[in-house]
Amino acid sequence: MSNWQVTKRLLILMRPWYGWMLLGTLLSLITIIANISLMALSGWFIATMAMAGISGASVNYFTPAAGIRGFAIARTASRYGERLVTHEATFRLLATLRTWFYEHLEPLAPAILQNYRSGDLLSRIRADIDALENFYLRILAPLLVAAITSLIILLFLLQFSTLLALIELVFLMIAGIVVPLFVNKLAQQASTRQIETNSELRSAVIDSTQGMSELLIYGAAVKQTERVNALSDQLLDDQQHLAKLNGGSASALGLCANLTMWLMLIVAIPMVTSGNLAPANLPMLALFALASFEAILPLPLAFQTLPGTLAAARRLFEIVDTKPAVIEPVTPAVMPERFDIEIDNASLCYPISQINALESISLSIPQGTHLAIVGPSGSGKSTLINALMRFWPIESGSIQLDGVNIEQFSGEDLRLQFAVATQQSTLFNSTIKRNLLLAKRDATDDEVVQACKLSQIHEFIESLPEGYETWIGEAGHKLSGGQIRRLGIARALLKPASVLILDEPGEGLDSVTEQKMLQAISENAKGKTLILITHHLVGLENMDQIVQLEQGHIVKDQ
Ligand SMILES: Nc1ncnc2c1ncn2[C@@H]1O[C@H](COP(=O)(O)OP(=O)(O)OP(=O)(O)O)[C@@H](O)[C@H]1O
Repeated sequence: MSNWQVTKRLLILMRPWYGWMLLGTLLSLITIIANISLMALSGWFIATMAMAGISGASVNYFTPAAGIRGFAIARTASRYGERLVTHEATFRLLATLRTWFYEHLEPLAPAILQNYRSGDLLSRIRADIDALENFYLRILAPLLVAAITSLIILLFLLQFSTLLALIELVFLMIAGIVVPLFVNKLAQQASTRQIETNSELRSAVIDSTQGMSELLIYGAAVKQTERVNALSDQLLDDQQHLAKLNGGSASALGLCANLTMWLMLIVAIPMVTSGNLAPANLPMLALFALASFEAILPLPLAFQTLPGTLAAARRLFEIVDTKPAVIEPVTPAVMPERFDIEIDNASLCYPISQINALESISLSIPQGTHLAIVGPSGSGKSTLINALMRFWPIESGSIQLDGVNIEQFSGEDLRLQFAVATQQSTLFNSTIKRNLLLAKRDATDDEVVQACKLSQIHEFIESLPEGYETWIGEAGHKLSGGQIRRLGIARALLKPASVLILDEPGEGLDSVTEQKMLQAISENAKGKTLILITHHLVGLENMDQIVQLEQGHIVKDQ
């Protein structure tokens, strides 16, 4: 995507906030013009008063003094307003961008997102979107203000002399175009790389903290530290390079402003002696020349930030433009009353591993069936569930619900009908109760307790000092793996769904407790479809149907 295309897409995205952005730019323009006018008028006023004092002439000092006060007040008020409005515009913009990005990210889960590292995604959601604030605040607004102010400055100087306007024009062009373009060229690599390095560093730090125990056990902590240090050094080098460029360009602009002032004086002094310029205009022009560069000052930084900002935008558009693995129907079908599942000749191949995880699977699961899917590890049991819930698209064949292909339902509606306890249930950093209520917000305490009793976790919860209100930490790290799994099962049991899917629910339990639990769950799920995925052959006597999978094929259906 070319820089221009990225810029155009950013401008289109920002359309809802054009009003705020324009107002902010206008206030910034007023601030700068008020400041230049204040400096110029002050120079003129001081010189006029000094000369009046020497010559004894009477001067109307009320009007210029009022002008000075007016400009000073305008400068302060508009600066305040500008900060308020530009920040409001930026925050609104960032909020919109975050929602926009998340809306595009969601349909990519889990099939496409598994190609990205979580640290990288986090960087895109946070740092890259934050970097886009530069686009308006540091690039668009300063460019517009600089262009309009330069025009006004040149028109003003033309009133006095073409040569003076020409001097200003040359130096404005050096400071506003040559220096920024030069900075842009020198900053290109570091500014772009900074975005990538930042993301890699974030991923490496997340890996280091999440995998700290493994790194220590396998003696890889030093190597990982070296990697984090190398990335950190790279980031520092780039930031240092950019800081030096920033300092260098600020000095170059200072030099331009001072040279303009001196050259103007050199040209204007003979004009005063020849009577072509009023003496009081000399200090006015000198201060005017100095102040006029204020509008140009942010431009080198704007051009320095531009490559990084466009790189961040590109990273966001890359995700946004990715086609989801599963395409949502334009007009989703209404979910049927009955939930008879019919899988007909379905095959699924994971694109990354190129593994045919399911091959020509045909299976009928009428509503209310209690089905066990057994098979060795890697035989395709979880894949079958992924296909049922449309997390992954099947390559050929069909899966129907009450005679309607599941591709015609919205993914969200479809998944509402499934309650799933996977092998790695994700728990959130909250209380036990809140984690359970995720499945049914308005569940009564009795319902919560009943689900926990069924999944054999109630007694443990009751033994905790704070019971169901116990805070379980990030990803439930205050609980054992088995306890997390039991809570996952309780949560699935609580969800009012048509199909209950339990993946290895007995893992970690002795076979007597496992059998007891499966029997209780099975009785509780009467009338509901229950799919039990397991390696163990425990508790299968309660099942209506048992399907055995091997290398993606059904080898037995009884
Ligand atoms: N997201 C994925 N991307 C690529 N390949 C995958 C993915 N998930 C599973 N596979 C592959 O598909 C095959 C079937 O995996 P699946 O998870 O369905 O097996 P399973 O029977 O559920 O195994 P287990 O009992 O160990 O959970 C495996 O060979 C696995 O490597």
